[in-house]
Amino acid sequence: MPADTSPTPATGSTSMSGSTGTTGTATTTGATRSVADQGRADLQGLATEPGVRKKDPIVVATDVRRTFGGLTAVDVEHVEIQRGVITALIGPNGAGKTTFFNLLTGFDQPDSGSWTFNGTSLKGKSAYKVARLGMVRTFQLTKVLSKLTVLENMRMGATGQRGERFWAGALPFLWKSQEQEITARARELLGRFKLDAKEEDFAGSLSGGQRKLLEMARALMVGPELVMLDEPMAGVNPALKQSLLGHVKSLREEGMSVLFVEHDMDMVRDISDWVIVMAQGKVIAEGPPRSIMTDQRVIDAYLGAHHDTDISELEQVVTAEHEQPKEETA
Ligand SMILES: Nc1ncnc2c1ncn2[C@@H]1O[C@H](COP(=O)(O)OP(=O)(O)OP(=O)(O)O)[C@@H](O)[C@H]1O
Repeated sequence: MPADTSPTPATGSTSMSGSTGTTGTATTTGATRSVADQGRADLQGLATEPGVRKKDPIVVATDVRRTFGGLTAVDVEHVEIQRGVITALIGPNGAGKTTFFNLLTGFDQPDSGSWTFNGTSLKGKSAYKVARLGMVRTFQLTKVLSKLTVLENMRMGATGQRGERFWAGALPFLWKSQEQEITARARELLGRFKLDAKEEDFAGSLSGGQRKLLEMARALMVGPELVMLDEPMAGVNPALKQSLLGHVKSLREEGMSVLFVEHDMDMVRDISDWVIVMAQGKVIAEGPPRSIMTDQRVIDAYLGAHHDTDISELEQVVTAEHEQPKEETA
C-alpha cells in the first residue's frame, strides 16, 4: 500500500505513546512495533473465556441489553474489543450480532448498559457522533445511494464539513477549500479500492461486491480508528473476496482496529486474530480462530440439540446455514 494512499491515520490510541500515527506504529521502549503487532502480542496467552479482559481495549461494553417485546435480542454481560487487531463476531442466525453492532454504533439504543470507545461513553450518542469519534460501520445490505454517483457517495461519507456549519456557509473560501480536500481524499480512496474508473457511474450500477468496496471506502472518509463490517463477504463473488480480504488486512496494517460479523468461516479463519461468539444474545465463547472452531460451547450453539455431531461438521453446518444465494460477478 503506497504511503500516499493511506487513509487519515488512526489516532488516540492509549497504546500509541510516541506513535507516528501515520504508519500505524507504536514506539515502545527503544523499539518500534506496529499497532497490529502490539495488538496481536496483547492477545497472547489470554484466557478463552467470554468477557475476558483485554490489555488495550478500544471498545468495552458492560451489561448491554436490548429487548424487542418479549424477545431478548442482546444480553451482553461484558465484552472488550482489543485495539489494533481484527476481531470476528460470529454466531448462529438470530444470535444478536447485528443488533449489537447497531447498539455500539448508535443506530439503536439499548434498554440498559454502558459502552465506551477509547474510554469515552457512547451512551445516547447518535450514529453521526459515533462516526465522528472514529468508529464507523458498514451494513449487511449496503447502504450506498443508487441514484448518486460513486464519487458523490464518497463525499457523503465525509463528516464535520465546514460547509455544513452556518458560520462557514457565509465564508465560501473556507468550504470551497474543504470541498476540494474531500474530493481529493475521495478520489485517493477510490483509486485504492480500484473504483476510480467508476467515479461518475451511478452507485446503483455497481455489482454487489463493488458496492461492498464502495461502502468500505466511504467508511474510511472519516479516518476511523475502528472499522466495523457487517457481513462484508455476503453476495461477493470469489474473485472479489480475495480483494476484499486484502483490503481488510490492510486496514489492520495501517493501525486501524477491525470488528466484523461474518458467516464465511474461511474469512474468519484467514484474517481474524480473535473470535467472539454470540448465541441467544450472549457472548458464549472467545478465543483465537483455530481454537474457537473446535470449542464445544461453539459447536453446541451452532448445532443446538445435536450434541453428538462430529466436531468436523461445524463448518459444514455453518456453511450450509448461510449459503449465499445472491453471488454475482464484479
Ligand atoms: N427491529 C426488530 N424488531 C423485532 N425483533 C428484532 C428486531 N431486530 C432484531 N430482532 C430480533 O432479534 C434477534 C437478533 O437478531 P439479529 O439480527 O441481531 O441477529 P444476528 O445474529 O445478526 O442474525 P443473522 O446472522 O441472521 O444476521 C432475532 O431474533 C431477531 O428476529
